[in-house]
Amino acid sequence: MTLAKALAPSQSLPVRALMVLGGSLFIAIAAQISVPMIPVPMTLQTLAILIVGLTYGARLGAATVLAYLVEGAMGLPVFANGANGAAFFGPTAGFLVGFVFMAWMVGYAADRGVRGVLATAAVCILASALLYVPGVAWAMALAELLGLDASKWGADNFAMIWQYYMAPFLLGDAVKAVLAALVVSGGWAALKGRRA
Ligand SMILES: O=C(O)CCCC[C@@H]1SC[C@@H]2NC(=O)N[C@@H]21
Repeated sequence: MTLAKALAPSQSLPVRALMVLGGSLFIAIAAQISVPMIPVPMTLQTLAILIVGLTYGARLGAATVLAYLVEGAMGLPVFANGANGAAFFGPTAGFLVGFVFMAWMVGYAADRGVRGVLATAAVCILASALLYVPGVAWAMALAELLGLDASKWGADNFAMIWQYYMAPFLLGDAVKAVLAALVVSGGWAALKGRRA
């Protein structure tokens, strides 16, 4: 049982479509709250994606992030700093694709009944850490495979990857993971309080 299902037990197709649209809008807004660093900005996207995944569950959470990526591919300025689908050919493409798995993973945990701030925060921290696998893999390996100039992205060795793609974000990502857990656990507590 997810929070969304507890709030709206009968999720008809129009309701789910609205949830996907609303969730993708939420992520797009969070993407604009950023510190515009080069090559990778600091943003609130992971906070929004974790909240969406935990609230919607694996399937709807992943579908919402997929819809978000499709909106960007269609040219809408939904990615960090108003970028659109061109970002799929830039240094953050691995993170964008990884967002789908991130939402799925925390949603799966929510579907399986993971509750409480500590357990939820642990899952969110793990999902946030795993996001760096596609994020870094794209910047370092795929870019070279496709003949793109990785050095322009500050990604031609692990020291640079650490400096530009990881170190500036790890603490903030952990804070966002805990915040997402607090928000969703707070949602559950509020719901229980209302029903008691
Ligand atoms: O181009 C985009 O819209 C994606 C930006 C990705 C930013 C990544 S997500 C993980 C890490 N934490 C941040 O705050 N920024 C990077």
